[in-house]
Order: sequence, then structure tokens, then C-alpha cells
Amino acid sequence: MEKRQLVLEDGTTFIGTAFGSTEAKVGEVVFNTGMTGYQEILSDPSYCGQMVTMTYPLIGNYGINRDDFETITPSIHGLIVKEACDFPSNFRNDESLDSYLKANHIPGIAGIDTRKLTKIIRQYGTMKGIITSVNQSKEEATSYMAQTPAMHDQVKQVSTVKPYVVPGRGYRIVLVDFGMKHGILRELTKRNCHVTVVPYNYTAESILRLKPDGVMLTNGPGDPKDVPEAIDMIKSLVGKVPIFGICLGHQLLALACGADTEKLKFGHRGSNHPVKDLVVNKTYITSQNHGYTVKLESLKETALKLTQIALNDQTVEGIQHEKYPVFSVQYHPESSPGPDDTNHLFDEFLAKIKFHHSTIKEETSCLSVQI
Ligand SMILES: NC(=O)CC[C@H](N)C(=O)O
Repeated sequence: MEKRQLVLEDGTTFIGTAFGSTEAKVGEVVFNTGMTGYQEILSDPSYCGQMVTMTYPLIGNYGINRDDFETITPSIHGLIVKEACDFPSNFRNDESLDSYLKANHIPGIAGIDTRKLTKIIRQYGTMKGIITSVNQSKEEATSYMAQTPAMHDQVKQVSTVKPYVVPGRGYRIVLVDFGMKHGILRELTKRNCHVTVVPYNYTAESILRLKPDGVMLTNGPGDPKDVPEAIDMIKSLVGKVPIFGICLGHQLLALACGADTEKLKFGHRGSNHPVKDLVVNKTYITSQNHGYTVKLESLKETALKLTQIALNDQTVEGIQHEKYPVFSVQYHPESSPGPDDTNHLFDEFLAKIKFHHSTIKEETSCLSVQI
């Protein structure tokens, strides 16, 4: 089997075997603790520019199927596993992991000590890496990596360029696409919403002209501070329409309301992250994928209150506006992959919209009585 290597920014080298595409790619190396869900992970646009190592040792065993994609064109830069399964077995299996990676230009490396790699990332934080041929010397690989500029335009790369509609007869939702997972769209259409998906740089004015019942802010890759135009847009929407933000959408909402974000040492990625809901005093197991977080102390000076926290490191997982039907979570209530403990948040969003409509009606009927 052809040999390949993963070289980290600090020079640590792992020699393994090649699978997937054989092109060399640079990316930020992160780890995911999910035991399954590799298809959704590979196709989640939030991983744009990153290389994921799975801590579960056997990956690819149920193959790739036509139903579980989170986007059509994946933007992940590499997959690192202990053992890549060559003979998948599942009634839904359509192709092997290897053939999917090849067709989508995603390099893979197998047969390395993923436990050691994960421990390095946990100890020193996420860092750049390159998956490349063993013919390239460590010096060549590290200098190539150093010359590869850090990415700041991932959202632009993965967001839709033009708005489009997924029709329904229920509430009219504008979904701002920062690198949307299909799972979010699926949850809205399942609830019969009429969804207008718009690009990340759509203006508040254009959104409000669509007369939405609610606005959803999706997940997406990179640092939320790389998309200032989205922060401005959200600022102008708060107080005018109910808003629900997920992951990058949550971070952008926080920034728009005056809070701050920062990068975590190694992030939260997996399908088994416990989160405590402080409002109802319940713990959920959630699906997560983020490297940034909202700074807890930065909420103090804002109109946002803390609603949920991560039980592993006490970081912010949920916020709610004190005055308006505007809220967000850092994790993925649409799961895909992962548990659906928090799927009810989509129903709560629609319930907030319904309540908002009834209060507007009440206000207008009071006005007409006064007249
Ligand atoms: N899944 C997401 O939306 C990720 C948000 C952001 N890119 C982060 O890494 O924190």
C-alpha cells in the first residue's frame, strides 16, 4: 500500500497509508469524538479548510449513502483515521469512503496513531498540518505549509451566491446561509416552512423586504469576526423579527448584540457533548463542531442572557435576548450526525414566531380601539 505522511506545524510527523485523493493539502488539524457520522462530517461546510481526525478507530465501515450528505460539494481538506474500512457493509451503502474521497479531492491518511495525534492537539491546541507524499522531506512540507496563508474567506467560499426558495405553506423563514448544513433546511421543511435561503452578505433591508416571519442564521466555517457584513446585517434585524442562530449564527448574533468571541484551544467536535439548559435545569447530549466560543464575561454589558452551558468546560452554549424573540445555541439541534435531544428548539422557534404574531395583533387592535 502506498505510504503517506501527515506533518504538523511543529514538525511532528506521522507515517501512514494513503487512501482517498493523493493530492497534498494543508489544513487546520482538529479531532472529532463521534463514533459514527463520518459522512455528515465530511460534507459539513463548517469544516472548510480543516483536516479531521476521528478518535473512533474504525471509519468507513458502513460506507457512503445517498441520504446523509450535509452539502453536495464538500470543503474539508483531509481525513485522518486509524483504520479505513475497505469493505463497507450496510443496506444503504452506495460507495466506499475511499472512492468518495477520491471523487471529491479529499486526501486521506490511515494507519496512524490517532490517539497520539489527539493528545498532541489537546495539549498544544489545534495547529496546521499537511497530508502529503512521503517523498517530500519534512523541511519541504513545513515550508510549504508556512507559505500557505491562513484562510479568512471560508464563508464566502461555501455560502450560496444567489437566493433561492424551498416552498412550503407554513411560516416564511429567511435562512441566511453561512455554510448551511442541509439538516437545518430539513428541519424547517419538515415543519412545512416556506424557506428563502439567502447569501451571507444579503442586507437587512433586502431580508426585511421579504416580510419573513422569522430569520434563521446557520452554521458556517471560520472565525465569526471574518464576516463583519453579517454582524452589521444581524444588528439591524434584532428587534424587528424573531431570530434563531445555530453555531456560527450564534456567534454572529452574540457579536451583533455587543458580546465578544474567542478561539478555543482545541474546540468541541463530536456527537456526545453534554450541555446544561439553565432555564429548565436539564442536560442534553448534543452534536457539536466549533473552534470559537462566545466569551461568558462579555455577555454582562449586553441585552443577552446565558441560557445554556457546556458541562465539559463551562463555555457558553445558549443565549437569549432579554427583550426580543431572539435566541441561539452553539451546538447543532439539527444533529446530523448525532442525538436529537435538542430538536425541539425548531418547534420553540416557530412557537416564538406564533406568539410574536399574536402580540403584534394585540398591539394593533389596541391601537384601533384607541382611535
Ligand atoms: N459549526 C459551526 O458553525 C462552526 C462555527 C465556527 N466556524 C467555529 O468553528 O467556531
